[in-house]
Amino acid sequence: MASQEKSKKRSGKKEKKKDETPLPSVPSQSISTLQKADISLKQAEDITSEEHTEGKPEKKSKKKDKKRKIEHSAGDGAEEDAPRSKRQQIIFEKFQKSSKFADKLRANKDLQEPEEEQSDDEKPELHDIVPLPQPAQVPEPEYKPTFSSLPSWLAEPIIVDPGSRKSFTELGLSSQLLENLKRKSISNAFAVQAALLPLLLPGTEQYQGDICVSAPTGSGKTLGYILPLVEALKEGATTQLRAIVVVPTRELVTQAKQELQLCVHGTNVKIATALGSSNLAMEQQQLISKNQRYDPEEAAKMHSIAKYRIESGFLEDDSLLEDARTLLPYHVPDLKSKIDVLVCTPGRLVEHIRSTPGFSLENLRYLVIDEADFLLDDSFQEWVEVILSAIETSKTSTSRYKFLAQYKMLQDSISVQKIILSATMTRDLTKLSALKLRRPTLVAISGTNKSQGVLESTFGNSEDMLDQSNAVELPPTLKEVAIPVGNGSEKPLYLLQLLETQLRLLKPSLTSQRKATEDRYSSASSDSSSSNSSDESPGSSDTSSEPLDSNDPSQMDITPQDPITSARPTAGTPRVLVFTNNNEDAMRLSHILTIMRPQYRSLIGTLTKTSSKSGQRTLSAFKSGKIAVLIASDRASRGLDVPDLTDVISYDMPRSPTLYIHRVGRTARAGKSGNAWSFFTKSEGRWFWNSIAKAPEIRRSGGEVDRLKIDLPLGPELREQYEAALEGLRSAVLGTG
Ligand SMILES: Nc1ncnc2c1ncn2[C@@H]1O[C@H](COP(=O)(O)OP(=O)(O)OP(=O)(O)O)[C@@H](O)[C@H]1O
Repeated sequence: MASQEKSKKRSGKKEKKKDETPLPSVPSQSISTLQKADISLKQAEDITSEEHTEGKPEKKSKKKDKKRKIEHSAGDGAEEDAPRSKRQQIIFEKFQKSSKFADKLRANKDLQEPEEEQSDDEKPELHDIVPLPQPAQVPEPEYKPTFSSLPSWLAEPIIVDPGSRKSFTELGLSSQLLENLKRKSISNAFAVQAALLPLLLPGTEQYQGDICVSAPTGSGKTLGYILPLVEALKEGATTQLRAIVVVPTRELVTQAKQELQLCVHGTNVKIATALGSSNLAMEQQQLISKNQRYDPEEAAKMHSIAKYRIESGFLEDDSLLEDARTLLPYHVPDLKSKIDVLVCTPGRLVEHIRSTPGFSLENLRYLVIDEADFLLDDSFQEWVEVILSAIETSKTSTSRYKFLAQYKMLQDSISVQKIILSATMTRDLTKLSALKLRRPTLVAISGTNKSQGVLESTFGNSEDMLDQSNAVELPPTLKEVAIPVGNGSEKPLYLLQLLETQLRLLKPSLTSQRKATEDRYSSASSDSSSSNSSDESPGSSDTSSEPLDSNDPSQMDITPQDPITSARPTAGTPRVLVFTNNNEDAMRLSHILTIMRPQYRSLIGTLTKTSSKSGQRTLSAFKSGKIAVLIASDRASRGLDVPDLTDVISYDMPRSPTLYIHRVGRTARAGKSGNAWSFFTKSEGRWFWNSIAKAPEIRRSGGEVDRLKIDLPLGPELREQYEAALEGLRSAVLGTG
């Protein structure tokens, strides 16, 4: 009762304030204070370490990162000296000071000129919970070829129509694999699989060289390489490491392993994973078996090396000394691979190459590199050199190689076939050359005739062609919508409106409502993508959403008895992936949403550090549909396959077109339909429309990008809730709530 009165009092006070200041904003200084304090929520360790952004960050943003890091470390130092309460008091005082300052600014602004006509440059930026000033959008680094024409394998790719389908039986898959696929209700091959199987399976069409694959997100590239691999390896009489699959992240390792497990069922093919977060020694035991073999000659060699090392003090290779000490007389270690296929991240692969006894690449036949453009990025490229030279050393030191070389009988069978895949496949020969491709060919899944012409064209003829040689396709079942969000200070409110009015989160009969939604915004599409302006003029003819009263319980599917925790995803609940630009923003957004809508607590998950147990739990809860909304950084933008993901929301503008393509590619997969919603602020609009929505190098067969104006409810309730949520976040940060 007392607290109710208190809150009434508070809201009365706010009401009065509201007359003077229509938007309850927290000034940027307050936000930075909140940010600093937010770190004390013990999420600081997650903030930057796990990020993998692809657009080259601007110098400016690097500086900001550096500054932020310095701020963090300064905070850490202070933590040891000052008592917590004193520190919080200081932060709170700063917050109050900056609030007053912002009120002053707002009052001045109101007197001066109307908001819409004010230029962005002149405006004081009042960033409510838009926490960090986002770095300016970076254009994709311009690709400058160092050669005059495309090599023929890039100029004349094998173009495959994305609509083409073939039955796996027709493609010659064995009955065991057909059976395995059936368990996942898969019987027909997607275009990329129909193209790759004949090229990789033993037979007359088998390609004797390396294969690069450029195919849209969700087009089935994973099975495209896994099926022929398993088919080829299942015939092996002994277990030997014969295939390595390299992917960029732990989640993708797990995902590829799951697909592999499905396919190897009933065969002798053994698989294992290697990823940075696992214990190296345990992994080594899973990869290599250690026995001992009677071999007096080799044993004598081993003991003399051990003796020399002890005498000279060179004790680096502990395993050799250990073996010399522990093995039976005249015995040497007998190390054998326990697996046929290894799925790994590049860093851990390098570790095994360097430090796992018996990790031999001598029998390797396939090297698969998925998300290749990312893995070949300059900052990651070193691992390629390590693995390629390890392969060469392993192969050339075998007696078989020496014998064949002696009689000049070296054949392709002895070399490793590389399979390089991406939805945004690089045509940058400088990057590709690091892979030392052997008689490469390019398979491109492309629905537009234009692409054939482009790919067949030579470099240097026209700038347009040059740009388009890097063209990528979006899934044809993808619907894209761009939503202006003013200066971005009320983005959480836009997100709530989008979730509740457009996506109908918590509404039971989703299908009919979504159809109504589609009808609603498709009627706006006539003028939609023609809108190229970067601002949102009041006279715009965009279709506005009809705001539901989000406070009306009749419009939500919440059990009245327990409104806080009872909201659960049902069969019709949309599954939504929301992208922010970093972990910190994801955490903060998640806090705000759940403070404003406590009933969403059981529906929303936040993915910051996927290496942690809780991160993995969150991801699998999202995959299995236990939570409906996942807020994540771009860590989740590549390769992640979430069945029935209906909507992707770019809450923060992606930092590059490549990131956009991978983000939106989390939906509309495997021929299913999906929606990609992108928020753009006034300052981001021009970049978005020019570099993404209308970029000629992004090919869309699913239609142009629509523009949708969302109206926030006019009543004060939502904004009051927002203000209360900011207050709640502040209390949580300061530990006073
Ligand atoms: N032939 C098929 N029939 C039905 N579903 C399939 C088939 N092949 C693959 N899939 C499913 O399609 C989805 C997307 O496949 P996959 O993850 O391989 O896409 P991708 O091309 O690797 O995408 P990305 O570039 O985003 O990584 C998966 O859920 C997969 O199980």
